Amino acid sequence: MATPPDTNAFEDAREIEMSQSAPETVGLIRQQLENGFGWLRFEPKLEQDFRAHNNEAGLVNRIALLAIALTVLLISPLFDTAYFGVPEAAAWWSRGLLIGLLGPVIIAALIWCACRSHSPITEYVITAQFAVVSVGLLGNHILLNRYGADFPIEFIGVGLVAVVALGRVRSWQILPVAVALVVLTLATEVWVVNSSPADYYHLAAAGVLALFAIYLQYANEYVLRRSWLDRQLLQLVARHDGLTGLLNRHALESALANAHAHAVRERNDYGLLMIDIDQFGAYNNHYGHPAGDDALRRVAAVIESHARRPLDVCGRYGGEEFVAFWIESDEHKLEAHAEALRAAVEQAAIPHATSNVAPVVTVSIGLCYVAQPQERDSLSAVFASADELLYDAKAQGRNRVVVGHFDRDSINEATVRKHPEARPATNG
Ligand SMILES: Nc1nc2c(ncn2[C@@H]2O[C@H](COP(=O)(O)OP(=O)(O)OP(=O)(O)O)[C@@H](O)[C@H]2O)c(=O)[nH]1
Repeated sequence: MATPPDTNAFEDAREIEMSQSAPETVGLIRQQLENGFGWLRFEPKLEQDFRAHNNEAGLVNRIALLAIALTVLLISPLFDTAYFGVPEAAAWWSRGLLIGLLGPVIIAALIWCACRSHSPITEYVITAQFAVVSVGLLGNHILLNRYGADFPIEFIGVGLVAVVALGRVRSWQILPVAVALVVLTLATEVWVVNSSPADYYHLAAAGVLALFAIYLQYANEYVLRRSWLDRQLLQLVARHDGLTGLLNRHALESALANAHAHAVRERNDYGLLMIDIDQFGAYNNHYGHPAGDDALRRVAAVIESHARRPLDVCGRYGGEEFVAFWIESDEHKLEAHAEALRAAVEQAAIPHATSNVAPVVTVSIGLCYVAQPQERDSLSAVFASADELLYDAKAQGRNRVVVGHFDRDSINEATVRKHPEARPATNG
């Protein structure tokens, strides 16, 4: 019989919810690691998750990057006449272009990143603003060249390195822009600025930085992808039961704590179900443990198929015991859903020749309905109630659902909790 969980463990829970189809995801990740990802692309489902993660994880970096770019732009007038030999006549045009035109582009990208970090097009916004700013810098280079001043274009290369290293923009997106900029810079130097071969230093420097950036980006994204896959795998394996793929005890307790706290906050009625396979000891004795494992997997699949709504939680509590948590304000619907789950296990028709309940594997369910959950309701008390109801279901002959209301005023965890020995004898 279940031991009511430690409430403190629930209160400390901060883990994120993971998909409940863990075995498939683990399989997908293993397959991806085996197949490799030299082209920096995962299979569609993983790719979508990786992009969402990448977008979110890059938020702080992007804001820092844009803030630095803006600062450099704003302080550039301090140096143009003094250090770059820009004549006064040209300086105001140059400042107008840099601060008046490129500044707002960077500010707009900064605001976008700060407010829309989750948007799938944030990476494109960064790439686009980089392209616009780079073309602006090239324009400034041409403008000042007309006045005989030498404004460095290496900033474009430096910017590219910064964007790929910090901006978390994916390779295949920035690559065309980087190549186009290298070509544009070359054309500008040769045909527009009419640089002498001695000035090709600028071009060489920009080109080398661009090549470096492209390589850096590839290596950087490869490592990001690899560590993301490893982390996902580790998290899934750590949080899910290896046999059934449902949440394991630890993760289940965290998820239930979150679900309970959410229900209290939103005043959502909910039901907590303790589900126990009937006479499973006898099943194991008769069919052997490997068959027992298989039966556990099949029952778990049925339970999971009945906990598919976004706020539903289910997991393996231990042995042949499972727990589910469903938000539902209509008690009758809740009971009907639990009854459907019980019937679905029976209809799975897993033969159980030694059961004196039915010729197939069945489950008993204790369903505790919690109306208007309150701060003072402890989850372990709700657990104890559900456990008591499960005990009643077993005592009444098994293969049934016993429903009860959570009575917060009379609940006494010490007396409500039943010990395994108190169960009626089984033939298992
Ligand atoms: N095959 C297999 N069996 C397990 C696993 N975990 C627990 N069990 C078995 O589940 C059985 C639980 O038996 P009991 O607690 O006596 O309960 P029961 O026989 O189902 O009887 P009732 O619950 O009273 O109907 C034991 O025989 C355990 O060995 C598992 O991972 N694999």
